[in-house]
Amino acid sequence: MSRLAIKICGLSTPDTVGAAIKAGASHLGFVHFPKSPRHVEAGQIRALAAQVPAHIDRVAVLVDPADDILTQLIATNSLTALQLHGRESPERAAAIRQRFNLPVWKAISVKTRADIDAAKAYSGAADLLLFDAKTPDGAALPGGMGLRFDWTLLRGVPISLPWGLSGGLGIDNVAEAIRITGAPMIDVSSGVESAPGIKSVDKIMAFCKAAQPS
Ligand SMILES: O=C(O)c1ccccc1NCC(=O)[C@H](O)[C@H](O)COP(=O)(O)O
Repeated sequence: MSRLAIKICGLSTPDTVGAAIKAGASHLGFVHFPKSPRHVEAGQIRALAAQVPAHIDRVAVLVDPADDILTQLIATNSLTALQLHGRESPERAAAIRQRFNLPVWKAISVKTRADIDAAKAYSGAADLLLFDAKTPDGAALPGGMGLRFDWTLLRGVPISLPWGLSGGLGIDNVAEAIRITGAPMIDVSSGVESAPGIKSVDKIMAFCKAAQPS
């Protein structure tokens, strides 16, 4: 059985990046979206990524990014993937992948089974699908709000791309989420925070332990 991939998202300080590495995370997420309490500038991403061993992925989390933003982030030479968390179409995802030559992840906002079925459109356009809870209309953020969707919606659905589960995961429910969905990758943000945007070293450690009990 292959090892569970764990992405800790919304990191912004050296100590919490260090905690995620020590805890065994396979992927670290850096949110570049000014409205987010987790927003980090390109220079911060460069500095934080410099402490990350090469075998751990560094993922930029973006919302409908324009090409000039992507150019600026790619120039940091710090990233191994781009996570698109807005309303990017399959065509836009494919164009970003082709132009910037990095794996593209597409976040799929899920409320119903139809949302999961519609993700098929990203086959050939994205490299990974991240199923996340749909945030309410008018919400400030399209992710990172600690909301979960009905995990049983993923049961029995053929998913043609590598994929991950996100949305409302935490220390107390991550094992159940993995059991129900069989997710090969999990992603967490607010479930390892003490306040919006403030990651907790202790919670990061506890989450990774809960996700992969020995
Ligand atoms: O986390 C943010 O602030 C954010 C802002 C804008 C777009 C996406 C964002 N987060 C995306 C993530 O990958 C989160 O880890 C994911 O939505 C799960 O968040 P949570 O439910 O808080 O664990």
